[in-house]
Parts: sequence; structure tokens; C-alpha cells
Amino acid sequence: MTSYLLRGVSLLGAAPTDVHIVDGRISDRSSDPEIIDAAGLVALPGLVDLHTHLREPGREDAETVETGSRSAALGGYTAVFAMANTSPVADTAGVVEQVWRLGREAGLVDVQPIGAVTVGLAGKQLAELGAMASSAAGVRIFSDDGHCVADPRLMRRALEYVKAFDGIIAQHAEEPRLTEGAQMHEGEVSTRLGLTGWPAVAEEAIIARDVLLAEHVGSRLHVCHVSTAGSVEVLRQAKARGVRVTAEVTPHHLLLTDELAASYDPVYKVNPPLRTASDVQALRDALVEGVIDIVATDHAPHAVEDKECEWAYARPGMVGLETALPVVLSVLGERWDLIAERMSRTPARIAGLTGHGTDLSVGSPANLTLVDPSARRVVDPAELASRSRNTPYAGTTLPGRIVATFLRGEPTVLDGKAVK
Ligand SMILES: NC(=O)N[C@@H](CC(=O)O)C(=O)O
Ligand SMILES: [Zn+2]
Repeated sequence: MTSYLLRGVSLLGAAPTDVHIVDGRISDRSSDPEIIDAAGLVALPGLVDLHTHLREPGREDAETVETGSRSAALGGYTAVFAMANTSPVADTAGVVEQVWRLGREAGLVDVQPIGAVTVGLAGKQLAELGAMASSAAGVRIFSDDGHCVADPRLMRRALEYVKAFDGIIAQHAEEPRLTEGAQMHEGEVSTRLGLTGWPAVAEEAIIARDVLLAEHVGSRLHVCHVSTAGSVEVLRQAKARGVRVTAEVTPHHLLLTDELAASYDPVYKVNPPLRTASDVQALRDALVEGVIDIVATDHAPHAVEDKECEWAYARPGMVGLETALPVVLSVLGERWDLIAERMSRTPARIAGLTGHGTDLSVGSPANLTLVDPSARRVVDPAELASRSRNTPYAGTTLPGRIVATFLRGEPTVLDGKAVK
């Protein structure tokens, strides 16, 4: 294995130092290494995304495990969790093992499949959670994401079931009866545009119910893509009581608002919808405070025909892996330790993923990313490695450039380009 010397690198914003990578681990020395001039670059533990849609199997025209992995590596990620809303749905040991194996073959990030909670995401019958957990993929997180596990009895059973192996149910919190026909956030802008709204309470009511169920069962709940100020308050109270709940926010919900829907450009259509400026502020505060534990991308690639059409017919979702860190940098500033906590260490800890989200001390597995914080980049959809182009940041200037990413000591990205 090649050894590397990262010359003059700043570990999480600290004074420049030399970091060596030998046999896949961080070391204090090396002999005859390949030298990388890292002056001005900041090293972070490789980012970990608990919410990625890789679309394989079934929609390889929008993304594959390989193209999504490359997109992730270019975004500074070393591990991603692949959502189960594929076709066929990842609701059996066979499908999760297939995704896991494709991830290993691509070899660009560690791909950990998430299993479906219910058969076919239909919300009627529990999937074979135990078989997925004991499969080669070792699934620990289950989610019907894209759909809410709306039936409270099924949600209770799922929480009970995964408790045996310390699993997690990750909920897409959306009371479906309150969002029928919804096109965007329900509020002033939806009224003005005459579009049916997705009220904040549709999210908050499910989170409130689920924290009570998780508390009752003593099991672990994770809330996907929290988007409202009211949800933050429900989470704050639950955490104060000691409920085993964690929560994520997406980069887009930290930056963009429902005003963008006035353009009728479906690139801004997403679930949950973009909310108001005061929700954005509450989400930022909650992320800093830790009421929201992590940033997760909800990278949701869609084919051109599913996005470049009328708003009402467009699929919800945005790509996000390659812009997540720049967006978070623009929101939080260069608070490197906080960024490492929210985008690497805490997601790794929640998922029980070892070897990622380390403190980068000598002996740690060399899963890390190098960022140039002084660079600024105009987002060009044509340059994305993702197979899809549905980024809401086209033409936007964002801070920070991911220069290199290492997975177990081997570069997946060098000079801002994917190695393979
Ligand atoms: N977020 C979205 O708008 N879409 C996601 C599903 C989801 O995360 O709910 C997708 O799979 O496209
Ligand atoms: Zn979702």
C-alpha cells in the first residue's frame, strides 16, 4: 500500500502539521511516502451520510450505487446509508445484500443499506427486519422513507422488534391524511400561489406520536429531515425527558425557503417542503445546540423527465452529496469541530459505524477529507458526478472545495477529481 504525507495540513482548523498515512491508518511517520502539499487545507474525518438515495436497483437512469458513491466521495463522504425506496424495495436480505455488494465493488465509500420497515413500503405488514439484520449487510437502520409509517400499531411493533439488536427506526414524519394533494409548505406563499399546502403540523404530529411510542417501548427513533420550528420544540422536550431519539436536518432546509416555489421551478420541490425563514433559523439554532444531532443530505437524484416538467407532476427531491459541506460551511462558518461532530462523528455513532468519524489521532483508520476553505465554487450541474442534475444551487457561489478524500488510506478523490 502507498504511504502518504499530508504536508502542512490543519487538523480541524488547528495549526499546520504533517500527517502520515501508512497501511490505511494515520501515523506519525512514514518512509518514502507520496507527498501531498496540504498547506491551507483542513482535514476532517470523512463525512457520514445517514440519508442517501442511490436508486439502484430500479432507477439506474437516475443514479447507481457507483455514480452515487463517486458523488459522495467528491463531497467528502466516506460512508453513506442507502435508503430502501428502490425497485424492488430493499425489504429482504437479498436486496440489501445486493446493494451492500455493489457498494463494495464500487469501492469509493462504505455503502450501508437501510432496510424497509414494511413490505414494499406499503405500510401494511412488517418486513423481515431480523433477516436483514443478520444478513451480510448487517442492517441496523430501517426506514420506509419516501413514505411515513403512519399506522401507530405497526410503528410500535417495529420499534419493539429492533430493540432486540439495538436497531433504529428512521421515520419520514408525514401524517398522510394532512398532506393529501400537497405541493409545497402550507402558509402565506402557498395561499398566494394557490397551491395546496403541506402543513407543519403534519410533520410535528407524527414526531410527537413517535417520541411517545419510542419512550413507551424504550427503543430508538431517528427522525429524518426535520423541517419545522415546531418539530424542534417537540424534539427538545423529548430529549429533556430522556427519550432515545435522534434527528437530522438537510442542507437545503438550513438554507432555502418556500419563497423559491414562486418560481414554479420544480428543482425546489422536495419532501418535506422548503419552509419559512423562521423555520430555517430555528433549524440552524437547533443544529448548533444539538437538539438536531446531524446533517444528512437526503440526496434524491431524479431523471430529467421527472424534474423538468410541470410543478404538480415533478417528483420531490434534490441531489445534495456534492454540495452538502459547502452549504453547511456557508451556514455555520468555519466551525470545524462542530461540522465534524454534526456531519461525521455523531452520524457514525448513531449508526454504530466503527472506523468512521474518528478524532484522526495516530492509529485511527485513515477515513478523512481535505477541504480548501478559501476556495469558492460556482455550482455547475453539468459538473456533478451524480447521474442526475437536480441541484437547487445551479449558478450559486458556495464556499469550500473538497480537494481529497481518503477511504482506509487510499485516495478516492485527489485534486478535486475522483480517482476512479
Ligand atoms: N425527499 C424527497 O423529496 N424525496 C425522496 C424521498 C424522501 O426522502 O422522502 C426521494 O426518494 O426522492
Ligand atoms: Zn423522506
